[in-house]
Amino acid sequence: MELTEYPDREMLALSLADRIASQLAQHLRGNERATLCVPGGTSPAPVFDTLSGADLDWGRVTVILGDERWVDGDHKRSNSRLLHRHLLKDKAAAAEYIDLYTGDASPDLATEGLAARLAPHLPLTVVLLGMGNDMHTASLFPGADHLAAAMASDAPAVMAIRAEGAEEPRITLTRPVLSGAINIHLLIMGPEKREALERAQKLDPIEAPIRAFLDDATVHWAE
Ligand SMILES: O=C(O)[C@H](O)[C@@H](O)[C@H](O)[C@H](O)COP(=O)(O)O
Repeated sequence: MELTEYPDREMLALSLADRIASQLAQHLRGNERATLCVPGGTSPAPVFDTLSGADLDWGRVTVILGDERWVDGDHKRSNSRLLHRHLLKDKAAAAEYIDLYTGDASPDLATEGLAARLAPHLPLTVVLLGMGNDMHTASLFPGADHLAAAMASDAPAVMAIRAEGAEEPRITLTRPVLSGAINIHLLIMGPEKREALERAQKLDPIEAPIRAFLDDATVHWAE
């Protein structure tokens, strides 16, 4: 694990957006397309705002969320809504977007179709992860109904998940897809998350799902 500490959140957002854009650009120099996987939640909006203006051939980039809450795209808890407002605008409006929310009655009905849609875009070029204070990442929550299956090395790419810490049913990319990314970044801010990260390092991934990604991740932290 590599830990980068920034003097403030603004510096973090600028540097991280720059780093992600460079990794995508470098990949596009040798490949037809690149895939960027991003978290929802509240922390990444400033990173997205900067990244959306990056001078990149966005028409060759596919964007996907690491997880989605099973709510309509205009719901205030929709991660897609956050993406449309902060990332899929400006230059990044040209990117292809794979929306995890299909409108099906339940996420269980959407997983197979989404996995097939995602397959040609793997491995992920860059994955940006977030983390909750309970050490979940994407929708891999400690204690979630299908956590063991979603953490297994042969897990299907996309799974439906329900957990006490999640307000609604979720859909999530699973451990093998996320950990198979070429570049892995983790964005955390504030003292509580720093403390949760330290706790996670000593735990098993089934207790602390973020643990499964730490060895290969660059962690970006600001107070
Ligand atoms: O849909 C979600 O909730 C996420 O994708 C989730 O994994 C998120 O990254 C963390 O919960 C951190 O969220 P905050 O940035 O809001 O603290």
